Amino acid sequence: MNEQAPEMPTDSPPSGFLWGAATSSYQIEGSPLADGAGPSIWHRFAHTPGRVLNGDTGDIACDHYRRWREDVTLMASLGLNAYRFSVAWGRILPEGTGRVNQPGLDFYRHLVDALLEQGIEPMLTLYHWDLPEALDARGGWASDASPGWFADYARILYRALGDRVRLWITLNEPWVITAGGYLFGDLAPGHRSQSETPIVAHNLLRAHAAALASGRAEGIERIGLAVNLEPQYPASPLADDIAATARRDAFINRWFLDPVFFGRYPAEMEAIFGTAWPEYSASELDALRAPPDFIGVNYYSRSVVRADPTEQPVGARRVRQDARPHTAMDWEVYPQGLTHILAWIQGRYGNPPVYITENGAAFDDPPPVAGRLHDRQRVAYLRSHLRAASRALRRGVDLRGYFAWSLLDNFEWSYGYAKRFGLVRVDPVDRQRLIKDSGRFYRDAIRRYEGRA
Ligand SMILES: CO[C@H](O)c1c[n+]2c([nH]1)[C@H](O)[C@@H](O)[C@H](O)[C@H]2CO
Repeated sequence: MNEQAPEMPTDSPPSGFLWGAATSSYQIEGSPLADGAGPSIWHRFAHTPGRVLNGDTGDIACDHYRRWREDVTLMASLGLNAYRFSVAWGRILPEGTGRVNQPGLDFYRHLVDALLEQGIEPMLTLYHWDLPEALDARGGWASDASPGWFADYARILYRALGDRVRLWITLNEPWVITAGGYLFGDLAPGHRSQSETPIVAHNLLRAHAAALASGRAEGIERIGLAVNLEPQYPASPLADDIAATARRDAFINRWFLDPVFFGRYPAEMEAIFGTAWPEYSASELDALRAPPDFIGVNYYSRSVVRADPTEQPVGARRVRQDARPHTAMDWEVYPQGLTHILAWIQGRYGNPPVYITENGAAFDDPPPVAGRLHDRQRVAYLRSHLRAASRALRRGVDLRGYFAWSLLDNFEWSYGYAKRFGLVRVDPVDRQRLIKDSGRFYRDAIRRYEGRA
């Protein structure tokens, strides 16, 4: 079979379907302190010895802050009609609040205008993990004031770009912000506190609600929330494994979506956090009800779950499926899980509009040969997951778009540059871009799906 043939189901997507790629500010921009920008918690975290593999930092990353025109041209050459990126809060508000840094606003305005000139729809994520260091010094997301800081920051961007950006996302993955940054400590700011964790989660939900409200006041109509979703499957029919699976499903998949849609936390949360779980009044819970205009689904893999009291706080652990393919992140390749999780959203939350805002895979790519990079595993991953998305469409899921993670090989958080997700290779020395076979495949798939092939 020809590796390059998109070989897709031919059912065409709904009209206006978005075909994009996604990135985030700290992972691609570089120049973290340029033109008056203030440092983020990731600037500090990456410069803290031992926090990031090989001591990698985002000081240069993909040098997108200086190469953004070239990258927009690259997106157009791939046939993208959308691009998801995030804004670095510290470029807009160097101290997190107060003084606005105009060169920071100008950078994003120029990027958005260049995208629109190429017919590429911008999808702007307000927060993708790079909190201004100045706000972390004031308590960060554990501070009761954090929702207000976030709403004020969002309002500045709504006013500056609301006339040209139509798709907004408040937070990228509140679960990862909370669990990575405050419970397990592998992400900035690197806390490991079971008591702080529910407080941070609650403030993130309040922040999402506050940014949604400030967007409504500015006439912004399409504001979403991007969540990492991972379908959970019991390892056996044993009652303990079934119960452990339900707890892990609540912990990963329902912790944030239930409050924004239903104004309540999953019942399992109190059992998971025990005495660390705060008491909330009915009005505090109802204040979390802030249904987004769309859900951004970040899907990578599934979990098969076994009860394990030694794995706290959930008392459950993932059972590796050795017989199945895995990515370089050791995540099982399981495209069926994408269809399942999209159908789950459809049934649980009333079939809201959905974008797949991240889907992709890290593999140890072969070196380029004669100007080509044959990343066959990533081509296979994309093909199988586009098919899975197509099956969800056939089930009536209101799927509006697909964003591959990621446009470029980039800074993969605590893994630094050791894990590469890009459709486009970024040379580690000179940052030259090279479209991989997966980028060519995606381009051809877009043409095929859109009936232009
Ligand atoms: C468990 O995977 C999460 O859903 C997830 C995976 N990923 C993410 N979230 C983040 O949104 C990106 O910044 C990462 O670069 C990307 C790849 O690791």
